[in-house]
Amino acid sequence: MSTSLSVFTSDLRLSDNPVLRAALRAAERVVPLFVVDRGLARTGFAVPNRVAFLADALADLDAGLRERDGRLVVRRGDAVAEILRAARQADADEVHIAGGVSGYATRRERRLREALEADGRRLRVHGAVVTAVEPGEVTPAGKDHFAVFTPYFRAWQRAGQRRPLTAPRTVSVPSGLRSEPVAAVASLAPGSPSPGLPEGGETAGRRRVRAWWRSGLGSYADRQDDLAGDATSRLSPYLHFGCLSPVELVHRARETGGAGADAFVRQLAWRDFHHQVLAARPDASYADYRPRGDRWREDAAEVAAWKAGRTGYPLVDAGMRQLRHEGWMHNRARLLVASFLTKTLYQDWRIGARHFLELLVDGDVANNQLNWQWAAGTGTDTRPNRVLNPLAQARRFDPDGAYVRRWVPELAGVTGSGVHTPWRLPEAERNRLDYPDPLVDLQAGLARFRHARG
Ligand SMILES: Cc1cc2nc3c(=O)[nH]c(=O)nc-3n(C[C@H](O)[C@H](O)[C@H](O)COP(=O)(O)OP(=O)(O)OC[C@H]3O[C@@H](n4cnc5c(N)ncnc54)[C@H](O)[C@@H]3O)c2cc1C
Repeated sequence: MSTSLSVFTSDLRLSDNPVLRAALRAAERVVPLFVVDRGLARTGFAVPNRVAFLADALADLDAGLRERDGRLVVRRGDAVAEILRAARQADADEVHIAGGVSGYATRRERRLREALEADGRRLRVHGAVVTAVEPGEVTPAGKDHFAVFTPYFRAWQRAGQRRPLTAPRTVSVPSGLRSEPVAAVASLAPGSPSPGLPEGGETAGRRRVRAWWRSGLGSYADRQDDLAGDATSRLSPYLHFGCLSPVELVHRARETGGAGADAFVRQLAWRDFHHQVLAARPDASYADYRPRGDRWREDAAEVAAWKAGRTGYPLVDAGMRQLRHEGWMHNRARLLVASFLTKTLYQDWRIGARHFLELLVDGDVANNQLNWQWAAGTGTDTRPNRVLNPLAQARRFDPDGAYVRRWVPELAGVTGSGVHTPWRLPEAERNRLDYPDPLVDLQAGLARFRHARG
């Protein structure tokens, strides 16, 4: 009987999974394999929030495969060595895997191809699994990637898309292959996950999609920036781990139509945009995409206050507290806290990006590093020197302060929009609050940044 290997990476799902489908087509039996790579710990992956979500996702995948007469095979070690070992043990001719854009994924792919070919086996890499449009599929004339979103989005909308695939009915897995217990993955990261972390996995993701389609998508265009309304999909961790397929979401949204669906598709295109930038410029995960000659300040006390959500600017602090509590932050708050760190405090974007990667359950090299660069003005923003003012942002996106009251308990008793300016409260009231004075004067921060950027 012929056997192939289907290696799960950022595609932890059974529905619309071209990798699994191709492996099933190629052979009578398939080994669905996930390798807990030793090297991932070095890339900052093994953090409690993402490990907890991953453990859920693997357990769900295993359960889904068992319903189809199969099971998930989990190995631990060097990814390439373990995949090769499993291919030999199962006598598999072909190994199927999704294409990735991070430095880690591209190195793994290159090493795997070499190792398999030297062993007389073939690697099949599948595109449009992790993104809706494969990086490099649309490019401007004479260039390898789009550096500006709007023209990218126009080309992206014209790109052809495959139809989503259904989940396979049965998956026949050869017997006798050793597997680590799926549950052991949960103990990979020391420390506890954030208390408000969502449940991981394809089943939970599809449940969330159903709820989103029922009661979120229609009003998304009007409400996506409403911080207290919390009216975005919260699908990002499911997309990050591939529990949901971007191709399927784009397809469904286009079928649904309307302003909400259009706005949602546009956000999914942002995700693809950052992936195609990183694919062409892997160094953008750590180096400035567009260097601006920055000589960042270094102030550990300011960074600590920012991380702790104690800057004295309630909207900034609310975002940072939400991050710690949920392993997730609203996009509007992410933009503000990133602008505050990199422009108002003028500290290196890499410090903020690292902190986000330690906590975000959707933490993703392409989206995180390039959004940070966008916010810092070293990336693809066409207005790199814009600075977000926390008070103006508060007036627009949290007008009566409900978001701040939710996340900054010290201020929960302050009514109305005055919650955004606690330093203006009567002194007696202010003294009762265990809340710091502003860390920095906004005008002074702005002047310093403008001077630095010339
Ligand atoms: C400084 C900073 C860091 C970020 N880090 C990450 C990260 O590590 N991982 C991550 O997935 N997103 C990141 N984002 C983008 C965005 O904030 C999140 O994708 C979004 O908040 C997730 O919430 P949602 O699923 O409810 O989004 P929705 O508003 O419902 O959008 C739907 C989907 O579109 C995608 N999307 C939306 N906005 C963006 C964007 N600006 N860039 C790329 N994709 C987007 C996401 O996959 C999201 O799930 C970052 C943004 C900033 C400003």
